[in-house]
Amino acid sequence: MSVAGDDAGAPVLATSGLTKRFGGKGGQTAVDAVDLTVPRGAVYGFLGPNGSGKTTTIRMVLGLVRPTAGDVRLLGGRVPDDVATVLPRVGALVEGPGFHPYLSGRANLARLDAVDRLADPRTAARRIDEALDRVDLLGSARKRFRAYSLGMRQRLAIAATLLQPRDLLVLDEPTNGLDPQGTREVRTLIGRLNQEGVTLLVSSHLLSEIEQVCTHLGVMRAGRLVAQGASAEVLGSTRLSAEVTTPDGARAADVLAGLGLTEVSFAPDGVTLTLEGVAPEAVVAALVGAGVAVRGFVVRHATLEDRFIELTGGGFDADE
Ligand SMILES: Nc1ncnc2c1ncn2[C@@H]1O[C@H](COP(=O)(O)OP(=O)(O)OP(=O)(O)O)[C@@H](O)[C@H]1O
Repeated sequence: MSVAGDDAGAPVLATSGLTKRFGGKGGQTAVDAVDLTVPRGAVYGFLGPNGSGKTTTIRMVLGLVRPTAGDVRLLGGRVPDDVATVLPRVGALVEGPGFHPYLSGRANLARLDAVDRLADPRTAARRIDEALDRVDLLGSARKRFRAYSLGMRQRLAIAATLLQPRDLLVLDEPTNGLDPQGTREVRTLIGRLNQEGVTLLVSSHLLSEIEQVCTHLGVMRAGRLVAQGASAEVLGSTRLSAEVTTPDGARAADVLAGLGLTEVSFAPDGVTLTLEGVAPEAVVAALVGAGVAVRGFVVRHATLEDRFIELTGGGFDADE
């Protein structure tokens, strides 16, 4: 293996044909030939409905579950063969660490640090304060864990993964169960850690919670990775749609057809269309020029939510 030679251009994580079947032959295929590529410096949003195989994939990546087939290359090494060398450089939040409710945030981190064989006890205090500082909890370090808000609790869990220097952080559903404020805090923290140079793999079943911070996306559906790439690519950045509010729907549709637009449909108070690369101002000019009474014109970017529904056939927001 070549951890030392782990070159800067290589992905931090790449799986190939990664597969997990539970229950032997004929059993359920939870993860089916997944080729994940997480580039260095990315915030990789690993998305998919509950049960689509995200956690099982993450557990295989971390050497916690043995794949039925396929390979995992992590930080220049292989999993599971090289876990002793590569895993110390990976911080993971898969199941939340068990925090003690009556101990302070700092004391909780001290307990976790004390059981880490790789951690030098002489430098514990500095390490713990640095981790608290990175998640913006230094000011609340002496408060008891039970007095922490949901967002603070999750930030403390992330601080626990930062007690050692990390090249990759793997956060499984870090916003799950948080209130909007807590979700915002965790999202901001993800963005900040990324700016500090950490690559992150962040899973979620709720797109809207992480969409804004992801540079890359991978979408799982029933065990398969159905889309992957730079966020803009996966989202289909050119997919703009528009809604025209007008009493002259039929005439508007003719004008739009004249512009070569093929995805036009009637709505209760006008028409909707996909812009297909035509500039919105050109559409408005053509409509107005043809005497169509345009009372409203709204351009919409297809959101990740829309795209996701296309990719997975919906069901994304289904509650557990
Ligand atoms: N140890 C196991 N034994 C049998 N089946 C399992 C096991 N672990 C997971 N599965 C099944 O594998 C499928 C994928 O589960 P997984 O937890 O990886 O999905 P997920 O996308 O992470 O969903 P969630 O967000 O609910 O964790 C599910 O159908 C699940 O029931």
